Amino acid sequence: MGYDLYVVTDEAIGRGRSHVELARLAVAGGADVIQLRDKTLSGRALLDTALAIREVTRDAGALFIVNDRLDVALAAGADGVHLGASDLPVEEARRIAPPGFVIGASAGSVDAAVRAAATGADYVALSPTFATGSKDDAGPGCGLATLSAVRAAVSLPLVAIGGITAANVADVIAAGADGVAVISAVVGEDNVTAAARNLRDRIAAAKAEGR
Ligand SMILES: Cc1ncc(COP(=O)(O)OP(=O)(O)O)c(N)n1
Ligand SMILES: Cc1nc(C(=O)O)sc1CCOP(=O)(O)O
Ligand SMILES: [Mg+2]
Repeated sequence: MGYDLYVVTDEAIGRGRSHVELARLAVAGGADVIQLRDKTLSGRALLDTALAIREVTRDAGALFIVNDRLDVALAAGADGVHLGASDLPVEEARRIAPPGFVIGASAGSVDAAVRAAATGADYVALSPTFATGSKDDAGPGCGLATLSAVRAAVSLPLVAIGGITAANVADVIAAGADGVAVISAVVGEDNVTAAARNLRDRIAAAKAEGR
């Protein structure tokens, strides 16, 4: 299971399309991972959306991750959850989750990435890699040098998130990322499927170049 192209759904950026529609369009363009991220929905509404996305990702052979909400992820039969500094600690989620459940962790530094790995994360996301307008409290970008330093320090799958575009994705892969997580570059585009396919092709080309 790869993390090459990790698409985070966002209805505020998705040009009027629903989370489920965005997920369907993104997996049609080759997205390997879909994350449902919505801070506005009730638990019940988030579960209903997650159950629908679960069907889309299962049919497409993509991984399904729920942001923040371990309870909703487990109830929906999602493949995993993504946790940041203000969410459940990774080790607590690991204690509750079934074997094989994917727990992703945000990390804004090498130390945070090492801690995430030590406490049982399955992947680490360098957050944010570049400045982004898609998350209000994201802070300044960590940059490619930090990405390479995290790569050298952590053997887990490493995802870069924040300000990733078709223009910079090759540099992000060359700096050591195994994959990229995006909102605007795919979900914010008129043609989601074409944007996903273009990013995925650029990731594959950058990886081939690095071999
Ligand atoms: C793949 C991925 N990386 C980072 C984040 C950010 O998570 P977090 O720091 O918990 O912030 P919120 O997204 O919950 O606002 C993410 N969601 N996904
Ligand atoms: C969901 C999220 N988390 C981030 C973090 O830094 O933790 S940045 C981000 C949004 C990324 O959106 P875009 O691809 O449009 O920059
Ligand atoms: Mg969170």
